[in-house]
Amino acid sequence: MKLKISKTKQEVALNFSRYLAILIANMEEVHIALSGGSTPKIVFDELAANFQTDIDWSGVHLYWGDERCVEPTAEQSNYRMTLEHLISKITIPEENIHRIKGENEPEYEAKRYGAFLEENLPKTNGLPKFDLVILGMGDDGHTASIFPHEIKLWHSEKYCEVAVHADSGQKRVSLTGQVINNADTVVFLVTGESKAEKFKEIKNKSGAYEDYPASLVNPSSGRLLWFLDESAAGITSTQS
Ligand SMILES: O=C(O)[C@H](O)[C@@H](O)[C@H](O)[C@H](O)COP(=O)(O)O
Repeated sequence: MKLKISKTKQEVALNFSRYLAILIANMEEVHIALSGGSTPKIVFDELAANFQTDIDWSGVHLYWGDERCVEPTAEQSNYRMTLEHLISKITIPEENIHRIKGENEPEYEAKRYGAFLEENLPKTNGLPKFDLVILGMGDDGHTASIFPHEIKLWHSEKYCEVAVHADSGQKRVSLTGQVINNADTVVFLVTGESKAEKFKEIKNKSGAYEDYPASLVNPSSGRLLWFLDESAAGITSTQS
């Protein structure tokens, strides 16, 4: 794993935005799976505010790594968050937005989205291939919507599965491991002190790291980048 450690959450957003601008500039068509959560929200704000002239979105196709089974207008919708903080502020063809339809019956939508990926993404290793999958990591080591108590879903033969949040019982549709690890590049955006313990265990392959779905992210391309702030990287102010 390659680490890009920044002092603050804002600097993570700036550094990743620069990375994304270069990746998009070098490709005519780019298929990107987005993450939900608070860290991507700051990245989207950065992209919308400071990268308007740096990125031509016309060849970019946006997908989601996971979505809550709610209406697209609901507060908890990852699509709604992305629409408010990025899509509504950039020029991107509407037909390039491929949301997971959280309003559909979950099992039906997991099957539909999996079939959509099969039909619309390039293939490598006989599997749909994203150019970039952006992930976060929960305090419990979950990623996308694969939670520790359902880690078996990571190994599913399906491209998408229905997951259930352990505390809220909320259903979610999530990409599974074989699609995530088939991506050309996977980037984790992880910030905040609450992630430091799990990140350290995953980096050092120590403790209960094998119980954390985030530890299973290992793209066959080998391109796995972690964009972290010092808090998540466990660097205290006296060390930096
Ligand atoms: O739908 C979601 O909520 C995300 O896909 C989820 O996996 C998120 O990435 C982590 O919970 C980290 O979220 P933060 O970026 O807020 O720490």
